[in-house]
Amino acid sequence: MAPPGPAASARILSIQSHVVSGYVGNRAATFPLQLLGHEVDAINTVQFSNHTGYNTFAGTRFAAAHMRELFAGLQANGLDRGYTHLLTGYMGNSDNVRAVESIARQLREQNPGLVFVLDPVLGDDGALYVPEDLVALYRDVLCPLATLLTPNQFEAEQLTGQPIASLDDAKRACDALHALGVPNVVITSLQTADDPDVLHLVGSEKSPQTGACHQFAIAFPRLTGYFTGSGDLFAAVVMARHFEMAAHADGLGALARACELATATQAGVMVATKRRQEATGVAVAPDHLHRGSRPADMVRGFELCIIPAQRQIVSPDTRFAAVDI
Ligand SMILES: Nc1ncnc2c1ncn2[C@@H]1O[C@H](COP(=O)(O)OP(=O)(O)O)[C@@H](O)[C@H]1O
Ligand SMILES: Cc1ncc(COP(=O)(O)O)c(C=O)c1O
Repeated sequence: MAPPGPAASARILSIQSHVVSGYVGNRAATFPLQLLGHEVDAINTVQFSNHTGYNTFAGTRFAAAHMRELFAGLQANGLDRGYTHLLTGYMGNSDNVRAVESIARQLREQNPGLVFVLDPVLGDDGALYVPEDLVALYRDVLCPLATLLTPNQFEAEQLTGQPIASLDDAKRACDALHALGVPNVVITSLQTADDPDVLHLVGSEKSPQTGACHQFAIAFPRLTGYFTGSGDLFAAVVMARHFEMAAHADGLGALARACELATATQAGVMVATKRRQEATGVAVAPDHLHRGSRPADMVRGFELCIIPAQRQIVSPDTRFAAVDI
């Protein structure tokens, strides 16, 4: 029997923040995607010394013209051809959102099958960390172009204008997000009143052909602490796993399988991060310690353990099961 051929490789343009030290944005996404066998080209929306959760940071937010210039440079050499995936994270202002819109439209023109994974980086824990006008821009301009949307609980509430406190609320929010034109939605973590030690991922996959919808939830233990870049790692890994599943699966179910694997990777990397933090004797951040009050060694202790725990990206130890809801 002939040996199996090489696994298909995605060609990804990833537009996110860059930090010199630590793992958020492109620094949290590029290595895991490469490890899973994909080609990644990165455009950086900012270049900072470290993420903004430290007490201080240095560096530059790039203007939208910078992104447009880099993309025009790719086009001038025909290097914009052949992208299968666009992944976007922190953009920070409306000009950058417009530049991403333009790039997404041009890439779709080149490749009508382009998969656009949109992580709507707007805020967390009840607060926006981008200008308020971005919410409507994401909702009205980017969501209709996206293939897969990965909001956290707060971002899903902002985009739908609906509070989300239960799995039923989350299902309704997914329906509202589908109505914007996104076929795949993953609310990455949701805390309900039932059990404060458990978080839920809620996913929804809608067939553009039949309109049939598969909605599911994955429960996982909530780890205490303050992990940065977890949303960025999740979006990258779920994109890669969805690509693998979509290539094999027929019918609905690919998104749930991709989320099971991505949740397992997150758990593996985050448990390794906590273990490293405990081993170095650095105090574990109390749950709601104000951002500006965390000592640098505590913040650093929660930089994701992506390199030492890389096995968890390829072949995670834990298994999680999606349940239909
Ligand atoms: N406190 C936590 N405990 C366990 N897993 C977490 C925790 N925070 C994040 N994760 C994992 O990281 C993923 C993305 O994190 P989330 O906080 O939802 O996104 P964001 O960083 O965009 O706010 C979750 O789906 C989950 O797998
Ligand atoms: C510039 C930048 N991008 C991305 C992130 C990651 O955010 P999150 O931890 O919500 O994924 C941070 C976190 O502070 C950041 O400073």
